[in-house]
Amino acid sequence: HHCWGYGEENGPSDWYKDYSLANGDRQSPIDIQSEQTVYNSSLKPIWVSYDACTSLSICNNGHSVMVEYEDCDDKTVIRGGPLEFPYRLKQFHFHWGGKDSRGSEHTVNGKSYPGELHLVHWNAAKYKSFDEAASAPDGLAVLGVFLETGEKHSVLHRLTDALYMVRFKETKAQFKDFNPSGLLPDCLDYWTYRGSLTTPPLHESVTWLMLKEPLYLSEKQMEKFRTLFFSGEEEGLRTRMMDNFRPPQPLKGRTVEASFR
Ligand SMILES: Oc1ccc(S)c(O)c1
Ligand SMILES: [Zn+2]
Repeated sequence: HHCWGYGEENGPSDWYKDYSLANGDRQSPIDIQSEQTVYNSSLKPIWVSYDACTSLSICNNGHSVMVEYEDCDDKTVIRGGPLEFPYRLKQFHFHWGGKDSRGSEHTVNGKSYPGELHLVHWNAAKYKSFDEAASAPDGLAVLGVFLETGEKHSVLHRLTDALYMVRFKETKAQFKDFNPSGLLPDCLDYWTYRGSLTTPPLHESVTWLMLKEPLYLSEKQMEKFRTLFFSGEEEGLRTRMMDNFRPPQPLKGRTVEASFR
């Protein structure tokens, strides 16, 4: 049994063999065709309350680099938008390319960005655990932010400077007091649609909130993501962690709503 990944033999086009949801009706990511989105004036602004957040650790799980949060109470939540409940921050992670012309999962009018940040939240008002929420249709809310190269990002710099500690699969390091609201752009205009995890098991449990404005980071910061490895330190063949993105999936009649004109 070989594990899923992003390689020739175990990549996104093979996932359906082990994960039947791969061909489901609400899969992610998608191409956001801005002219086809529907402006919904009753969508509320996104309300991010991360000030009392407790980050725990940064880890390389063999698919991405992830920062995990203490999620035992509602001190770090996202509210508003299309959401009926507050959703609790569990972790954030990234997807990126081997070069700047690719790397994001969502695309906008066919344009890929160099990468994409996913802030993953779960509906603790309705479900007892993240795992239970992760397979429920209204269980998760993921705030997605495109990465675009430009000026160095000073808040992100603390993270990119820590990547050397988690170069290999299954490595973890302490990463305290990191408030991810510092990663968000000034403008919180967003597109929203009902979708899924973009990695196996591809649960169709995600209300997606994709910000229109990207996070800008320097080319050197981008390059630091590409120094990570998919493989463990003991493994002979060291494969660099890059192109860990799933391509856009069929919309299957879904409507993408916009919070802005
Ligand atoms: O819990 C999650 C894992 C992976 C991905 S891509 C998500 O969006 C949520
Ligand atoms: Zn993701």
